[in-house]
Amino acid sequence: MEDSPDPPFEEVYKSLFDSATAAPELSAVEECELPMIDLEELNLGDISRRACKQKIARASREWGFFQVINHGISREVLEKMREEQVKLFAKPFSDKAACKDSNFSAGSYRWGTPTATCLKQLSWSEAFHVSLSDVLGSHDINNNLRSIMEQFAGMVSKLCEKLVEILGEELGQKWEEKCVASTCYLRLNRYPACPIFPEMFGIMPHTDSDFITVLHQDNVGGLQLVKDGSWFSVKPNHQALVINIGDLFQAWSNNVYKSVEHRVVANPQKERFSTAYFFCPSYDTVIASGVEPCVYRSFTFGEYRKQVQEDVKIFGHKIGLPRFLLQTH
Ligand SMILES: O=C(O)CCC(=O)C(=O)O
Ligand SMILES: [Fe+2]
Repeated sequence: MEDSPDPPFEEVYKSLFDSATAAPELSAVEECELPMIDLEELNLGDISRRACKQKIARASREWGFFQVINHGISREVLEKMREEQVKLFAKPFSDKAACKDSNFSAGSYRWGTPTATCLKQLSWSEAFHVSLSDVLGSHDINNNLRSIMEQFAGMVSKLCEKLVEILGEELGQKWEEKCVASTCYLRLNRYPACPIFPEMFGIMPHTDSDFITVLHQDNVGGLQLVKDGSWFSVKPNHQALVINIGDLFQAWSNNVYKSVEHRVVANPQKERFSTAYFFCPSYDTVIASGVEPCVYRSFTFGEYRKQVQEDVKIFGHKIGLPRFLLQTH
């Protein structure tokens, strides 16, 4: 037990389990396949390129989510990244909690939901939050995990830049800011199997507070998203990367591209791994749409982030973009 990798969910959240009369119930969800985009089409003739860009823009408007293949991140890098992530999470819980790994600063490791007052608010997962400036800045630490994170982040970052440029072009707006390593971050997620309650959240419903997110998941499944007012579960495809629009991109596009609510449901039998890359601009970047009438007042990323942190502290959850709506009357 001492060396178990699993966080002590049942012990620490015992009172929540004891007082729960029934598992949190989720309404029946249908499975969906995300729009699939083959990025190789960008390298073919003008007609294919045009059509591919339109598909990306359409998926961002209608789904806020899509998946890509031929994305430029080699299978070797994805496999190596996963391998190192699995090794990292296989360490005893106490080592992870103490952030014993030299790659991670104190507080990088998080699990569960410290503020949960009922089972519905508990996230059955553990994660390492890694700031890219830490990864890139730690050249004295040379090991497999650090070097694969660096490679992975470098490639994914290029992919994000390409997607943001295309989506800006389709909008008729130019994204001048380069997103920067000092604010981008990686989240390495593990969702242990949850045999005691079916339908436990692995991650509570949320939108991402960044510009654009790239997710690499395994074949277990569990990611769900809202489409046309209902929850759908995403059919996993571990060859593809899942892309989703974050809050900042929704604001910058004046609500054209959608930052859609999503969540993860834990699996009763199988553990699940995912890696999320959050593409963010520098804190002083002003997020303002060039389109009139503006839905949101302009704000900096730093301001947005601070507001989210304050709201989480006060209300236990983020309020997000509605905080920045311009009053029209
Ligand atoms: O693990 C997943 O599929 C989603 C993770 C996620 O939504 C996040 O880390 O923000
Ligand atoms: Fe997310």
